[in-house]
Amino acid sequence: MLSNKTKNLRSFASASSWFDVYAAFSTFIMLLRTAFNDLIPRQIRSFLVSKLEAFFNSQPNNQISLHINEFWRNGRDENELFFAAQEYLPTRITRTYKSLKVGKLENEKHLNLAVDSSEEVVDEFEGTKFTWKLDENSEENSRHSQKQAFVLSFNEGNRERVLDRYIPHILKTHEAMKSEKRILEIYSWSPYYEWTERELSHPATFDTLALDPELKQAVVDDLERFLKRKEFYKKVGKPWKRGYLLYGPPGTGKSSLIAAIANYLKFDVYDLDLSYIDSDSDLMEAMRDVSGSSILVIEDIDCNKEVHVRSKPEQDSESGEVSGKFRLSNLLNFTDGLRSGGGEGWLIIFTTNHKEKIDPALLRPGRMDMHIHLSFLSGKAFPVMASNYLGIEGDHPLVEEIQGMLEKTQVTPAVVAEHLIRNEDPDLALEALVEFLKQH
Ligand SMILES: Nc1ncnc2c1ncn2[C@@H]1O[C@H](COP(=O)(O)OP(=O)(O)OP(=O)(O)O)[C@@H](O)[C@H]1O
Repeated sequence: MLSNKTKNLRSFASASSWFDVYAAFSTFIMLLRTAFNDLIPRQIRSFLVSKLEAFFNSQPNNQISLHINEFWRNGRDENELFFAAQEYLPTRITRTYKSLKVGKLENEKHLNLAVDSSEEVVDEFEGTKFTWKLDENSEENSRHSQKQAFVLSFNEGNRERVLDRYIPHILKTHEAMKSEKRILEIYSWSPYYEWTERELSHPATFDTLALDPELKQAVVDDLERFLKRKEFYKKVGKPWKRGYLLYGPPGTGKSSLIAAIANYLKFDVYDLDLSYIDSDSDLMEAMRDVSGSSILVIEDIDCNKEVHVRSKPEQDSESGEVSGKFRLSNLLNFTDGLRSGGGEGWLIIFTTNHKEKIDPALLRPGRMDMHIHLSFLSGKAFPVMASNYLGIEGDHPLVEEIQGMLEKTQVTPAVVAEHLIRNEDPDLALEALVEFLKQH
């Protein structure tokens, strides 16, 4: 039996040998660090460190899961991020996915795909992979029969990338997709003092409009500037507004240009018939319900006799009181007052066949930002019509002949369109148009 003293001496000896080992190990590590720093170039050192970090971050216990529930705040509000992900993820689905949901909405032409809960979707962003899974039985949404949530999983090292860039990227992509898919509406002001709504199905775009190329470009450039200024107007708290006056003979494409602008901006159209407006307060009422990101159209302002009468407030000869009639030029001021900012877009378009007849107050500088003259069809614009109606692309001898003739005649695009749709055979249609132009 060993005495207690001997035992203590032994344990002391073993503690001191551990201490020796520790000292030797520390020295070795210090030497290794010095050698690592002195002998290995900085770039290679950082590469090795990043690889080690990536290795440790990829371990399962470093996985983070974000739960994106369909409803937020105890199921009271819809979670915008959930719906953004719902639309965004199907765009990341590849042909290798075996289980998907498919559906079609009444007013849409294409099929819609959606993520199914039995399969994960892997998305790549900035070279990093993110895994998504649909959870159809998320308990947090118990107020609603559909208890769905997306679970986004990633390595802990990507936390900032996800919160600062990946999620904003999904929200932004979703915004762009929404505006692309948006079905535009046209609202008309009715005698019952309300806007009635229908789908704006006019197919005109800037590609199908037969306009002088320079004019077309000028309008597109102006619209682009208008869209880009949105943020600036939001910052300075001003209504984001622009006014156009379209003028020219009937059938030169005023309505078609309005539709092309609406389709380009993805803005709804509000068509205000002034014959239903009797006073400034009526006008205010109509304007109050015009939503942001829209085009307010007041057509044929010269044809509307009422507007002429009302362009100046009338005084009752006996009482001397100013009657309740309104000034059209006030419309622009109303629109300024009604929306104090918020970055909502307004385009106000007046159309007229006779610019010389309209209230000069409307033409003053600063009232309308652009006066757009739509005129007879020019030779330069004709190839667009030949392409729209007859599918002719590129050179064609009859197209060139017609281009030359159009420079010497005054025919509206509407009249030319009528001739082109009469005959399905492109050559026969062009020959008939040549004959018509000769007699014109
Ligand atoms: N510039 C154009 N480019 C292509 N098609 C046009 C153009 N202008 C007119 N058209 C054709 O003529 C038809 C009538 O044109 P639109 O209604 O746009 O003319 P408008 O100037 O608004 O006429 P109005 O003053 O009588 O309302 C359109 O449906 C379109 O087919």
